[in-house]
Amino acid sequence: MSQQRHGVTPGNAPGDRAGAVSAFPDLPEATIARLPEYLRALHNLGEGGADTISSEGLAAAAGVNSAKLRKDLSHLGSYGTRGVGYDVTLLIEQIEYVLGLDQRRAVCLVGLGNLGHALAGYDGFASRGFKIVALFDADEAKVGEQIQGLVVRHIEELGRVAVEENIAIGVIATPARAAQAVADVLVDAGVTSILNFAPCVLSVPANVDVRKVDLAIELQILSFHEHRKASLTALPGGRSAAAAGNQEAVGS
Ligand SMILES: NC(=O)c1ccc[n+]([C@@H]2O[C@H](COP(=O)([O-])OP(=O)(O)OC[C@H]3O[C@@H](n4cnc5c(N)ncnc54)[C@H](O)[C@@H]3O)[C@@H](O)[C@H]2O)c1
Repeated sequence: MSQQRHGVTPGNAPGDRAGAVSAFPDLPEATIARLPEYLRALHNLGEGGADTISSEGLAAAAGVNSAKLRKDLSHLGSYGTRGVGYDVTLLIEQIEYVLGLDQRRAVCLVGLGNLGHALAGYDGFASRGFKIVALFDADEAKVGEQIQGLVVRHIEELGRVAVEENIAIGVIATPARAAQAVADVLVDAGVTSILNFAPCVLSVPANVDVRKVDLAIELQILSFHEHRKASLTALPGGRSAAAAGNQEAVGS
């Protein structure tokens, strides 16, 4: 019988061993991207009263296939127990540890326009390990405005406040033309992770991680799939399979 093994936990991370240089397994990017999905599913399962969960059950709850899930979790050294599955609490702890969510990370938001207001007003980040601690804008008319208990400050204060508040992650929600300058200020203030909503590529030093969110790109990818599905059902001559079926029915 295979035993549940948790290879990377706060107590036994490889980095805790003498001589080890890194506390982290070398995880594929795609695995890292799925870990938050597993975590969300595990929290829901835990809140529903589940103590253990099979790989199939967790895969279904996370919307991935179970072979992929087992492979992902094996990268963390977690194999579950045959016939029992994964211990929900342990797996939550392990994923949170690997994602660094056992430490709450301070986030600042730059650009309090339409998008920035929506992000600043969303209260769901805190329960997932992030606290927005400061808001910045360049528009004097917005400086001083209160959103969810935070006062919008002038962008010129960012450097000082980022250091004071120990800001780890900066979110950019300014127009694209301002984003690079904002990124430069964040980097100068020691911020090494940036989430960029502006539709542009940022130039940053190698030690800074940038993630980009672009809903238009997601829609364009869905548009490709719509296009592909339509072309799969299309027949030579430009007729769709459905239309051809109708014509045949009429002719028969
Ligand atoms: N990723 C996505 O899916 C997505 C969706 C919507 C919008 N966006 C992008 O997000 C950004 C914001 O969109 P929006 O609709 O909220 O725009 P907006 O014009 O309503 O707001 C932009 C805000 O940035 C501020 N700003 C401008 N220059 C600044 C600077 N140098 N420093 C600090 N603040 C500055 C402005 O004063 C304004 O408050 C845009 O780049 C837009 O293209 C992305």
